[in-house]
Amino acid sequence: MNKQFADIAFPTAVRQVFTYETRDDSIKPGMRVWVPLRNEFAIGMVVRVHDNKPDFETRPIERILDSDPIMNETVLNLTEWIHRFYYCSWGEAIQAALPVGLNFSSEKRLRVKKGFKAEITEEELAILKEIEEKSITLKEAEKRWRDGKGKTFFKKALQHGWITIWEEPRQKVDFKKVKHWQIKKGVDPGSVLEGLTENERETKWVQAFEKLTTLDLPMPNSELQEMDDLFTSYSLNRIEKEGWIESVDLPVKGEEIYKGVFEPEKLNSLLDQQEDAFEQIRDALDAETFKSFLLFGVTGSGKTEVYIHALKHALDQGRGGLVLVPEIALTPQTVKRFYQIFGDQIAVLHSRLNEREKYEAWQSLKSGEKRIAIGPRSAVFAPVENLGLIVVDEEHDNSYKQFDPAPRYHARDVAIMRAHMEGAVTILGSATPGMVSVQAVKEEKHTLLHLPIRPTGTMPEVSILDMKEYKSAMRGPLTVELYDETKKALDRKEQVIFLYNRRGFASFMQCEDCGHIPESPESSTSLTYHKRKNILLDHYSGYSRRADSRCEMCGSSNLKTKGSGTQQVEEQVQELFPDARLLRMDMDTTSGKDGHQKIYDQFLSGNADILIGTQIVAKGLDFPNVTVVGVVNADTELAFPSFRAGERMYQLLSQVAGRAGRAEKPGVVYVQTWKPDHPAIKCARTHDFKTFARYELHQREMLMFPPYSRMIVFQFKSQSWSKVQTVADKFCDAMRMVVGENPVMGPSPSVIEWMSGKYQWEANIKLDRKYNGHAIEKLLNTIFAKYDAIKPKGAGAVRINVDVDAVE
Ligand SMILES: Nc1ncnc2c1ncn2[C@@H]1O[C@H](COP(=O)(O)OP(=O)(O)OP(=O)(O)O)[C@@H](O)[C@H]1O
Ligand SMILES: [Zn+2]
Repeated sequence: MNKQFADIAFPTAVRQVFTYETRDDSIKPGMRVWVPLRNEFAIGMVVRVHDNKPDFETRPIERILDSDPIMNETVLNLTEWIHRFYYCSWGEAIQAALPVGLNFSSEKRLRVKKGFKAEITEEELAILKEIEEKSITLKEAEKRWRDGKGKTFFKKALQHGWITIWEEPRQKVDFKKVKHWQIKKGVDPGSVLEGLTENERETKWVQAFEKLTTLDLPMPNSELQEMDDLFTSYSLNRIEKEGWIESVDLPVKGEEIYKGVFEPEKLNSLLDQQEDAFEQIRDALDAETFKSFLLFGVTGSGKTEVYIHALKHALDQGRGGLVLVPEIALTPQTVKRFYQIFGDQIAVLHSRLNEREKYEAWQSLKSGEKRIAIGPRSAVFAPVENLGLIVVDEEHDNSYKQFDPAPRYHARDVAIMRAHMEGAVTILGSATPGMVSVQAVKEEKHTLLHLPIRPTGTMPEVSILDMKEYKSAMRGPLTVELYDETKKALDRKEQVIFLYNRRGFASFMQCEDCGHIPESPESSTSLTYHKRKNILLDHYSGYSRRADSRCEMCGSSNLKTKGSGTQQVEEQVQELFPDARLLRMDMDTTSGKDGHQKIYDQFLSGNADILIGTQIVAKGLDFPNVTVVGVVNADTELAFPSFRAGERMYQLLSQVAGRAGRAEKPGVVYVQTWKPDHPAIKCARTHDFKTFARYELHQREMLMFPPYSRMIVFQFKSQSWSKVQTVADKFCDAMRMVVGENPVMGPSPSVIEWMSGKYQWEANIKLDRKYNGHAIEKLLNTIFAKYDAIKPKGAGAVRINVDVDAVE
């Protein structure tokens, strides 16, 4: 057998791959290996096998860890593309594409040296025995012998080499186990209860047992104790002592997503506009080549129905499907609708599954047992067999972009690339497509499918309330008009939603007389107020000026800085409507288990009158009894220091409007704003996306913002304020040497200038969109090489992150 060579990728930030040798011809790309790396061993993945002997000494592969590739060729190719295009290491891309249990990791385990001679006590011998028998990890040992004699001995044993540490690849899926209680095997709870005396029945612990028999056991100890005061450590142990229950260690269950019921006969037949769209998708599927569609349909126009029919067709062809949604927890209804038609052919992937569940879902797809994957961003890597269709629902949603850690990929673009590689069809769906997708339609990269009308209900009326007119007619945060309408709705026993923007992390200035927010003359985005230096700053271009003392629009000196910190909207609303039952929904209230679902169910079942919250109330919810929706402070969105502020404003209003008027009762959306003439607001009022998109694209083109360019953001982070600045400066010098003056903007402090003990600066570069993966990689390599040649002393203390297509 001849020597072969394998290129191995490691999950570190080093962008290179390393070449090793092997004589084992079972080796294939997509398998993990255990190889020497510097003075240690590490797990890597084979990305290429070849027979080009490199001109340096190669080291041998120690062990091949998989008997079959764990990543198929297309997904591996996809990670290579991500590696080039998003300028991360190949290993980082691979790691992102694998479920937790298959990730590259190794762990330090302990081994007891054979036949050493030392005087040790019985106790100490027991420690060594335990280590030997259980092949304990270093971490476990450090926990187990945390203090006292155990710790002293453990340290000593390590020092003397009685115990050695060795590194072992972590191959199996291991998952956290916790203590659960169940009825003891062989015990019949019925007869136990019958045999009890009156007195015994009075005791708390027997009552606890009675209650246990009504539950679906095994259940985690902690969950039981939280559930009912009857379940205390004492009572549970007491019952155990009686021999009625026993404890078992079981894996923690991930969060259940309520999937609803499987009733495939309820498949709706398509209405005309949906049928037209579907036919084009069907033809593309039948052609079995890549094609991408933008399904542009107003909220409630039936996009989901089109996805379902298209998926059904792909399955009929014997192909699989992939559905990306912004966040599973926020889209329970969407999951239910897919489940209703496809049942257990669907694997639901989401972040709150435990490791084992993730692994199992992944396996079920890989084996072909399940044919559709539905999940958020990372599901784009799901190993769906023979992929025919990828749906990206709410394609404009921000959550498709990963910011940290690398790979900083955009799942929509990865989806398109994947479909391209696999000859599959993509449907990007939205009521408010992102400008990149709109432009791609213009350039004939996507085919437009349009659903202009709602099959049921009407589009709600959107009423704009000009804050200038209500200055002296406010009830707390509400204009009198919104206040009156709310009151009327509550009197009619209807429900109300208030949406407010949390004042973000960026401070800004606003004129209290005309509502104006100062903008940058260079990028036309809102200026961020920096208190420390009392300046207004544009973090794209680095433009700054002393904070204004007079409004540049109306001359008023009534300028206020508005900053972070949530508003007390909830309290104020409660004071205005003391009898109303309020429910709050934001990131804080929904982070818990099923948080979002609980609030949703509560409101839907009429257990509250007013739902109040941030953007997330606008996502994917249907409340038939809601007739008034109020956007309390629309302008905060426009103050966002981003060229996307207008687009986000439009999306937000359109989503909010989409929530009202779904059922028979007509709904009205009230938007309180200082800028009633802003195109985002004007167009949202008439549901006129096309006009808005035309305006927005024009703005972007003038300033060469995406989609007229590709924006790469470089972020510089360091504990040292001076170093971060000098490095950012030098890096920009290097960029300017490579690409010239024009496309480079910055450096400037980030909007969040200081976070987790580090100063953050940034710079960016606007590239022609024609740059593909290889071109981006080449350009960035050149920039980094230039920078390496001129970088200042101590540059190592500054971390440079690259974010390709950071904003669009
Ligand atoms: N062909 C159809 N037959 C019967 N009902 C339909 C049909 N198409 C859509 N509907 C109903 O209209 C409502 C809106 O449809 P759907 O949720 O598919 O629209 P959407 O565009 O996906 O909405 P969103 O903007 O919320 O994503 C749903 O209640 C759906 O059941
Ligand atoms: Zn003013």
